[in-house]
Amino acid sequence: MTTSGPVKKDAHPFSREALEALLTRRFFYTRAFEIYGGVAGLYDYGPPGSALQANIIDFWRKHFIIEEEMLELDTTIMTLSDVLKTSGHVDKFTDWMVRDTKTGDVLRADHLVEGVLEARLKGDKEARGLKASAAPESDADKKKKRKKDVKSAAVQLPDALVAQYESILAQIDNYTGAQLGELIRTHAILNPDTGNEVGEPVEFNLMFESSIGPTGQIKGYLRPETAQGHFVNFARLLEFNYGRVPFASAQIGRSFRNEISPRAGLIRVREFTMAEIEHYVDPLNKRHARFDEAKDILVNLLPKDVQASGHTTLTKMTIGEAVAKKIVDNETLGYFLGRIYLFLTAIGIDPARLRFRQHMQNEMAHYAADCWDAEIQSSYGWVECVGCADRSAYDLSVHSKRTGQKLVVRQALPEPIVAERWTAEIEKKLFGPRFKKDAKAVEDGIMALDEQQLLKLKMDIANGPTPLKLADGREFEITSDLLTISKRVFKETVREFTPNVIEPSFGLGRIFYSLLEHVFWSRESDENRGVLSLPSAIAPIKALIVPISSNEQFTPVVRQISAQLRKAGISCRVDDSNASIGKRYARNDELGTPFGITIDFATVQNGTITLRERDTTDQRIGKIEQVVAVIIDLVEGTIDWTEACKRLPAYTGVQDVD
Ligand SMILES: Nc1ncnc2c1ncn2[C@@H]1O[C@H](COP(=O)(O)OP(=O)(O)OP(=O)(O)O)[C@@H](O)[C@H]1O
Repeated sequence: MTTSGPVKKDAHPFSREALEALLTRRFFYTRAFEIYGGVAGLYDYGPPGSALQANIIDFWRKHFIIEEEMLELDTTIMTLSDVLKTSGHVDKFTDWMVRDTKTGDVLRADHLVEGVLEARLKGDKEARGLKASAAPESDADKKKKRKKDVKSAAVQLPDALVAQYESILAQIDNYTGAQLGELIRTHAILNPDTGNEVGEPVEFNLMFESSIGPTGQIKGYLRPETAQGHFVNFARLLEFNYGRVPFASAQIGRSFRNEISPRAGLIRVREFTMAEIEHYVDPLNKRHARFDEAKDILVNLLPKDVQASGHTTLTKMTIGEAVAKKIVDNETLGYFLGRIYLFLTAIGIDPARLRFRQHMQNEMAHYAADCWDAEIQSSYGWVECVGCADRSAYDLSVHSKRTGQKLVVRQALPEPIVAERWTAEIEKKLFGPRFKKDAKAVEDGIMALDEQQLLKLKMDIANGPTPLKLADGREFEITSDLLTISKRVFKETVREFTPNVIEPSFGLGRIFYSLLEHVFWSRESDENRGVLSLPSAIAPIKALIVPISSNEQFTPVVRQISAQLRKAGISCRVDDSNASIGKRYARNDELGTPFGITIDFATVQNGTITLRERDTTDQRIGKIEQVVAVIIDLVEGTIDWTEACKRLPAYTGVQDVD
């Protein structure tokens, strides 16, 4: 029987267990090397999972790369250690870990604090919810419960402590190792799995180290992000873009992070697909030519000052207002927040469970001008799925300094600028004999000084020999006979600058999982009949073709319809198994297949087929060509189901139950 009236998607409370069972049953993804016992943080995607991921990527490419004319890259995963040393990853791409003092188990320190404090707050809420008539707990009972930090231990906390915990949690990404150690001691945080104490936090680098070539002399790492591949190719990208900014490069590919304690399924894994954009912009002009298209998008914001006050209240605001009020630093950053919002909601993320959280000052890298994370709420809480940072000129500057390659934009000035500047002129005849093989390095060291440093050197050498420290740490004595420092007049016709980089960085696995939570529900009639309401643009398979029986008469028409759909680029699947029609549809509801075509004897006689819509189970009827045309329009998004119903009359003849 077809459903009449509105579909109640919230008839049953969300169950992660039920969703996970569905995802495993239908082979969306599974633990890698499962038959060998699996490895934490590594997952394989099965047929529907692979197709869904491919469709999300395809949508991403259209939404960003094609729509914004970005320059696409595919750079190597194996990365030279020098590159990652320069970018700061070798020294700073670390998390803090603690060890269980008895078992030696390793835990990520911030996650430990977060998990335990959240569990205590949950326990506090439960305790406050209990009836006052309940017998009061003894201190010993409370201690016993606390000892294991049992997730649901209902222990009421003093109000001041609740406020303190909430404030710590609001800033959990913000602590140093020493501060996390202090929090662990102050709040008597134990390993919740064993009830044992943990040691002091120590730093752990998340990169997988490797070597390139048989001698092992060239050190490398599996990249922890795709971004460095963009920066090292900047000069070529700029040339490809006729030497002009703004422009963006984009790359989709695998990244690797040796996470301390992978948990929460696809949310924290050791190998994952990223899609990253590096948008290069003039630091003096961060306006965006298409800002008007994003300014009216209404988003949920969690600015840094709100978090600093220990709160998580969201502010609903348009991108235009957020930029005008300087809550978001500049138009380009705001534009990308808007585009990220449109992308995520178009693939099915619930806008009410999407927020942009601003990084707090000391959570942000020192060079970053502003940074916002798109966080999606799921049963794992609010999880960062896209980072969007204004990284200023940091990356290009450090690679340029390390390699000596100029990574700058040269822009002809409309009017030449005449300016006076302090400059140094080297006495070459004295320089060579004095410094010998180091002469060039010392000369470069002097030339690298800015005007203020030159002026200071001028005054210092006037008073006697002065040490000059080079970038590599060596020192050389400079005397006044070696150079002349004077003011000279320059006429500049070209402006040279290092562009700033605005970087939206997407973790596709986190988006993929959060999306599945957002689109999953169970039929009102039966909580075991799960449905994934994936938008047809990204559904793994768009149409299911179901012959009513295995009668051979249906074979030619099944082939004909499949061929027509394939020709239009629409993925379809034939289910001619012996299961009942209802069972076959239920199976495909679990795969998120939006449309079903039923072929019966009327098809053979009159050329009519029925079309079923997944969410409503509504069924319509029409000639094969009509129905196929409607499906093509639905999948391409040119019409919605209401429109489809105007083109095809209702059909009520086929039972849609087991
Ligand atoms: N271990 C991981 N597993 C899955 N996705 C990840 C992982 N680490 C990062 N990502 C994804 O890559 C995106 C960009 O990476 P970024 O370096 O900004 O993350 P991060 O701040 O290190 O994340 P987290 O703080 O959660 O470890 C994140 O928004 C997220 O979607």
